[in-house]
Amino acid sequence: MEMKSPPPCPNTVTVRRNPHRRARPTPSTNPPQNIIPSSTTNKPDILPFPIEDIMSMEIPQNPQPDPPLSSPTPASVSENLRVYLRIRPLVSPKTSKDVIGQERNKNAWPQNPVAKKNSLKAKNTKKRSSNICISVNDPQSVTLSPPPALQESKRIKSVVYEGFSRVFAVDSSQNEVYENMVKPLVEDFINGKNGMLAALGPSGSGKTHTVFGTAKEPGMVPLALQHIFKQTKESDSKLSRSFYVSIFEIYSEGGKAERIFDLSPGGAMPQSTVKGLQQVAINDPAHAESLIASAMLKRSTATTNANSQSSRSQCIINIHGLLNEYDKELDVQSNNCMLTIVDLAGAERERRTRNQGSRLLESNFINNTSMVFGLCLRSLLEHQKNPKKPLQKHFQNSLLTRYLRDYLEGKKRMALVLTVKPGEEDYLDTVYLLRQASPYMKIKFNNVDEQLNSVHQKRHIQSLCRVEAPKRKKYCALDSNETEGKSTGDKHQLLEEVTDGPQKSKFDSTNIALVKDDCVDLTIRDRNHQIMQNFAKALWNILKEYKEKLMVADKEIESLNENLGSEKSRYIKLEKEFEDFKSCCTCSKENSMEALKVDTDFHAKVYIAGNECSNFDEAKVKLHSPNLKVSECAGATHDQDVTSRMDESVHPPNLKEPKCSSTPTWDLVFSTQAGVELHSPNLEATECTSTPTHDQDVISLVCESVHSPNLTEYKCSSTPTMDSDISTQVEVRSHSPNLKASVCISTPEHDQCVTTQVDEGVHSPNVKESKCRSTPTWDQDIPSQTEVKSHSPSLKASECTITATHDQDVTSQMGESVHSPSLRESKYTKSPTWDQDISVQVDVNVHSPHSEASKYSSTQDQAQDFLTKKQLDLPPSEEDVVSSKQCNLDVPDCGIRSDNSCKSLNLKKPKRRLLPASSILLRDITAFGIEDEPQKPKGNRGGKILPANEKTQGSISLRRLLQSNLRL
Ligand SMILES: Nc1ncnc2c1ncn2[C@@H]1O[C@H](COP(=O)(O)OP(=O)(O)OP(=O)(O)O)[C@@H](O)[C@H]1O
Repeated sequence: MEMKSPPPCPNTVTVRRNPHRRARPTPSTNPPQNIIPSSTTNKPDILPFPIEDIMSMEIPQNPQPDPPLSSPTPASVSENLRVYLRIRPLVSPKTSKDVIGQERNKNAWPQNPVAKKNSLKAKNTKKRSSNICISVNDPQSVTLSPPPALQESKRIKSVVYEGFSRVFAVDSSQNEVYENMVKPLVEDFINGKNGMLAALGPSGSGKTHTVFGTAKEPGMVPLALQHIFKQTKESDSKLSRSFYVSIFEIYSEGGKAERIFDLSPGGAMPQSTVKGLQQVAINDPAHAESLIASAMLKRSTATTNANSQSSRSQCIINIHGLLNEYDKELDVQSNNCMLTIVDLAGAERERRTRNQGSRLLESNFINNTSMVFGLCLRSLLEHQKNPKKPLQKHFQNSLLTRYLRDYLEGKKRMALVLTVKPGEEDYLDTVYLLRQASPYMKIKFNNVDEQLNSVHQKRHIQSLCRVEAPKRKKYCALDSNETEGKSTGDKHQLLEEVTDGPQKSKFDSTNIALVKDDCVDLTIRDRNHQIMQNFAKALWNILKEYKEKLMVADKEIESLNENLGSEKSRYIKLEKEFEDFKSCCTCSKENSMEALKVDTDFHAKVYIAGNECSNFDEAKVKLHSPNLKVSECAGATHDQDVTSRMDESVHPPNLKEPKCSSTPTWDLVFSTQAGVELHSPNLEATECTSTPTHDQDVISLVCESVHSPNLTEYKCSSTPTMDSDISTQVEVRSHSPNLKASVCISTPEHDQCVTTQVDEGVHSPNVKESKCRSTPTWDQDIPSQTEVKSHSPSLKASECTITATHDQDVTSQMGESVHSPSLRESKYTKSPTWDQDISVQVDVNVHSPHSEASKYSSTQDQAQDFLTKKQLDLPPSEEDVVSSKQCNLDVPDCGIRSDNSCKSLNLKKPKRRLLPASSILLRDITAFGIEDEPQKPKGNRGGKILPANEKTQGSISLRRLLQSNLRL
């Protein structure tokens, strides 16, 4: 029942309680975990830059504080709010007696019998209760233990509150409290500092007892006054002060507006401001005590369930210290210093006090003021933690906080004393107070050095001026404080301007203000300097960590490089193995890789493939070796179907002679393609030779694009020696300026089908002769296509000769497009000599202005079939006309067949392959239903089926069949 929250009360403010404080973790008994990083990762983890740590470092505001000029104790510029805790004795027999036997005050409460009963009950309960909830651990901490009932029902655990400036146990005396708590404040006050002490705590916890005490046990105010007068007497009379006391209370009578009541004898009427309050001059401690005693009689108190004489108002005592007459020569305004002691009315829980009526209204006022006081401190704390958070103006919400504004905003130094009762029944009051007030310990008073008595400074400066005036031409009065540290030297530089004579003593307030400003600047500079030092240290540490990490990374890179090297060698080995395996797979017999050399600094590249089975080789070489001089590709030697493709893109500057030769020796189907792109500046000759020796079908395609400036000769020759079908296509594109001759020769010697296509696009300025010869010697079908495109300005002769000598079907197409200004002779000669079918198409475009002769001749000796198609686009010249006529004349009149209808050919189509006449006739024969006798495959011993156009088109049997057909 005790724990139920009371019903909401009108005119009260709900205060959000602090979250439950967690119990401190039990120290672990387990051995510490292995915090050493595993050896596998040697990388040191680099911590983030501790900028927050640096900024939050405790840097003394003034590392070498200047001792106050007349103060024996150094003044610390920054310090935390001092929070003291005093635990009153559990049961005060005297008090209890007083409460029970005391004559009822007229204001005493409760008035009604029910409340009286409750009050007695409460007293009985208090008497019965002997357990305490709070125990002192050490002078700075206490442990608060909930009553067993709460521990069981709400599982609330004991909580340690620590960080107090001092904890006074139940047996601590007033003197002890004074010595530790108030004496420093009083000494500061004597030295001209302002200070304030406020007593907070629940009702009946001993605030008033601590502040005012009793006759036997005087409290902090009487002890402070005694101390002050004692100290004043002992000190130098020149520094003596006069002290004045003002004492007043802030009280809200019956819930009305707050009023200030002057408690001094003859105090004014209640007022809303502190102006007009009496300041009673105190001459000795006795006078002060009597004054305070009379004030206490005036103070509003009442008997409640919590306290027989409960304060119903906030009581404030101010002790003013004013310098004596001697000092009044100086700035009187700066003479003031004040020690303020506040006895707050104790917070009350209505549930406990069971206040009613006006007491309840008083209770609301008291609680409200306590809450506002707490809010001000909390706001100050949050503002100090995060300066972006504005300092809330809670102080406006009560008269007390308005009066204490400077203290509650951290502008002046203050201290708090928390008073608590140790009984179990007081647990809730105690825990609430400690939770609320313990964070206040973090409040700091920074740069509150105002109070470092400027009056003392001024006086000291003035006295120095008087005494040491003659010496002060160069050094100011404050330089006498050299012993205070070098930093103070700068501080007093401003005063060096003091000169002799009457000006010496004119230390006006402006100079003093400058000194003070300079002091503040120096302090800030010192602080910044220290921050920068810490920053540099932290930065240095981070850099060291990074250096270590870099070293580790370097080592890793080294090891990785080693691994890479070994992997490379392994890769090369595997590649070799793969090549071996590949050749093993494609060959049933032994393969021999004779040589394969690839080197960046080699002089000869040789690619030789030799095996005895069907073979498909493709050599693609792209070389930029500066020293390459010879490039050679040679293919198979025996009984092989060889498809060789050589594709070279060679740019070595010293290459002089690339050779590509295929010399199959036996029974081969040969397909060779050589594509050469050369940009070697020293290339002098290119040669491509296909020389099958026996019964071979050779398909050669040579495509060369040569741009070497020194190339003078280009040769391409195919010379099958026996019974081979030769399909040759030569494409030459050369821009070599020194190219002088381009020769393409197909020289079948025996019973061969020769298909030749020459496509030349030569732009070499010095080419003088372009020759293309096909000279079948025996029984051959020759479909030839020759296309020459030349822009060589020096070309003087272009010759294309097909010299069929015997029993041959010749299908020729010649397309020439020559733009050489110096071309003087373009020859096209066909000389079938025997028993031949000749299908000729000539398509010549000559734009050479100096073309002197364009000759076309076909000489028929024997029974021959001619199919001639001609188109000439020559510049008008006599020779051309003659040649045209000659051309016409050359057409035989034997009437076999003559077709002069010249069809315009599209010269942009460079490659056209005409079907040989025999093929045309064969088509006719097929239409007639004549069956060709089974042909014996040539060069196809391996059973390979040749394409239709490559079958033995020139076989003798077929030709005879065709001839007989034609004769019919
Ligand atoms: N340290 C102490 N030693 C002996 N008696 C004490 C001590 N503290 C308090 N008391 C006694 O307890 C009673 C209540 O104390 P006091 O009036 O100072 O409480 P309070 O906190 O001022 O209460 P309130 O806020 O209601 O005024 C008084 O009779 C006082 O003598």
